[in-house]
Amino acid sequence: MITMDDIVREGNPILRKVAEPVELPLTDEDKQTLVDMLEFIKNSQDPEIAEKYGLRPGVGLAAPQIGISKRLFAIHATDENGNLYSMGIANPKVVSHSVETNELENGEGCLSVDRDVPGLVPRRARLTITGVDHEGNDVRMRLRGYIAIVFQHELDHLDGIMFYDRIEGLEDPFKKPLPGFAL
Ligand SMILES: CC(C)(C)[C@H](NC(=O)Nc1cc(F)cc(F)c1)C(=O)N(CC(=O)NO)CC1CCCC1
Ligand SMILES: [Zn+2]
Repeated sequence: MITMDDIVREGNPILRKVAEPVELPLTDEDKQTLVDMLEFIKNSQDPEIAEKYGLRPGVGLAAPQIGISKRLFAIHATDENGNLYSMGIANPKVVSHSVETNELENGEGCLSVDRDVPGLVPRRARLTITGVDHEGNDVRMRLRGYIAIVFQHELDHLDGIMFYDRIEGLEDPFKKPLPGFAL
């Protein structure tokens, strides 16, 4: 099972790579990766398991965060209307989105970021995405609100983007040239 030890933390270059699309139909290995990531998210939301294994309660996880630079992520989150989105997705794509943006009023965090980074993270308010789920079915979903934010946060991981890149006026601490490297 995936635990926090398997989760790559910021500063690891894999989080800055553009992940590779996976071959379709999904291989058993890629299916298993999606299942494992979904299981981690569910475990992280189970108080007993989370306590036992020291899991940070999560709602989404992208493959690069467990060292796999592939376009795979898993989500287990409930939207404002109480609809549960519990799925693994391969090769997700945004096919359309609103111009309008919105953001979580308390900003965002990340399972790969062990520090608080305050600031609003603007995201598209509504978007339509397509992809393939962990059973190999084509999916096309119109998303809005909280769940749209979760999807965009995970999608960003597949493109090497961290939530704080989108906070106005923040520098990425790992982008600063190392001392002595005067450009
Ligand atoms: C980084 C962390 C704070 C753990 C964040 N959880 C979260 O925002 N809230 C949460 C957790 C629950 F278990 C149940 C619940 F209803 C709400 C999260 O999982 N992520 C996922 C992540 O880091 N993916 O790479 C960050 C969120 C920021 C906005 C969307 C996802
Ligand atoms: Zn994250």
